[in-house]
Amino acid sequence: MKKEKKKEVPLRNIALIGNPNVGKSTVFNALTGMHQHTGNWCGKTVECAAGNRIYRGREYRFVDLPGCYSLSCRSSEEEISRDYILQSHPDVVVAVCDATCLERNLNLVLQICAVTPHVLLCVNLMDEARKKHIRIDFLRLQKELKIPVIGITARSRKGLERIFGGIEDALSNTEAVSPVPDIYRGNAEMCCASAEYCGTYVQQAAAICRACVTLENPDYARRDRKLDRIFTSRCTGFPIMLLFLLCIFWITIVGANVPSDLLNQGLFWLEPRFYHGLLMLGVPEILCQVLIYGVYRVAAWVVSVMLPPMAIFFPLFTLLEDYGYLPRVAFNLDHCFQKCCACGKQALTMWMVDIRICPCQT
Ligand SMILES: Nc1nc2c(ncn2[C@@H]2O[C@H](COP(=O)(O)OP(=O)(O)OP(=O)(O)O)[C@@H](O)[C@H]2O)c(=O)[nH]1
Ligand SMILES: [Mg+2]
Repeated sequence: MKKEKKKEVPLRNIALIGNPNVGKSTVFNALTGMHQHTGNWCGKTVECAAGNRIYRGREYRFVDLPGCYSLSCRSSEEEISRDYILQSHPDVVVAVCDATCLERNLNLVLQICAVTPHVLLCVNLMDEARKKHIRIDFLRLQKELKIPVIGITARSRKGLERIFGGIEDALSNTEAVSPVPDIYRGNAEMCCASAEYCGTYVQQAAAICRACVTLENPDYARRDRKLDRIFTSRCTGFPIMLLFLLCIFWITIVGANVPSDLLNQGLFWLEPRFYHGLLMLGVPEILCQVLIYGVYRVAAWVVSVMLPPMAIFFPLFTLLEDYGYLPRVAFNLDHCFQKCCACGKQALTMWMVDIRICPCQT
């Protein structure tokens, strides 16, 4: 019998790029069903992740890239994103932007437009923009940038299916706006290395936003700015941060002692009972000893020592994350971390590692 030939499905390579913390991984997870780490602070994604999705007979391979502010890189994650865009030549670049600070995000979009016209702009966090009474004229934005533009709310999956139509439009796009002369087009390194063009991108992003974004309440960020001043100023930023950090460590380590002891007593109260239960079921004594004094005892120790601190620390960490304090910690520590060739974002990972090590040492 003749073997039936497998039907070829055209594959589109799609790169998801954007500033840190704009929801790229949330979009990626929603489109591919994968589980990239997401959270409300910058620098969670540090390497490329790929996932596939078949939509209306076409296969799409999405690549979630680390967040970057510009193609002229400052960190190794930004280099990964830049190199992917320049060297892997994706069919379409989906630039994910934060609707609440479009001007800053457009700086990167304009740089990408100088490299390829096959760009789709996804303006994410539209729910937040609505709450802050920020109105975006998408038709005008599309006209100004000469690329397809859509508004989405990735967290509640609103508008995500429109990405596929946008990708097809971007694929047939032949020209995108760019402030750099044609001789530099396609060479992002040259465009971005020149300070002259960095300034041009910033000016053009500001001009486009003036034309397309209306702030119905220009004071919408007043409360945030006030909190920024308190949490990131030289006088109050560090003391508040150290106080929070010490409180969290204290509650996690000292507070965990009580549930740890209770759990320990409960699990070791059960140990002889399980042992006799197994013997009564006719399990050989040597096997009972291996199972109870080996497997059960180790598991009981690990659970009673590790579980309570984790159960206390992670909800506290999530609270700080949801209230937007973590990016401020990263900002405060950036200067110190740069002195040892790292960056402030790494402080958050350090916190988490410290908290996992501490219970093991107590
Ligand atoms: N309100 C709201 N929050 C969103 C939306 N999309 C993403 N988020 C939240 O924004 C935060 C950042 O999302 P991520 O997907 O981790 O962002 P990212 O761009 O991948 O971040 P990096 O990998 O650090 O660059 C998370 O807390 C998400 O839940 C949205 O449409 N609305
Ligand atoms: Mg991410």
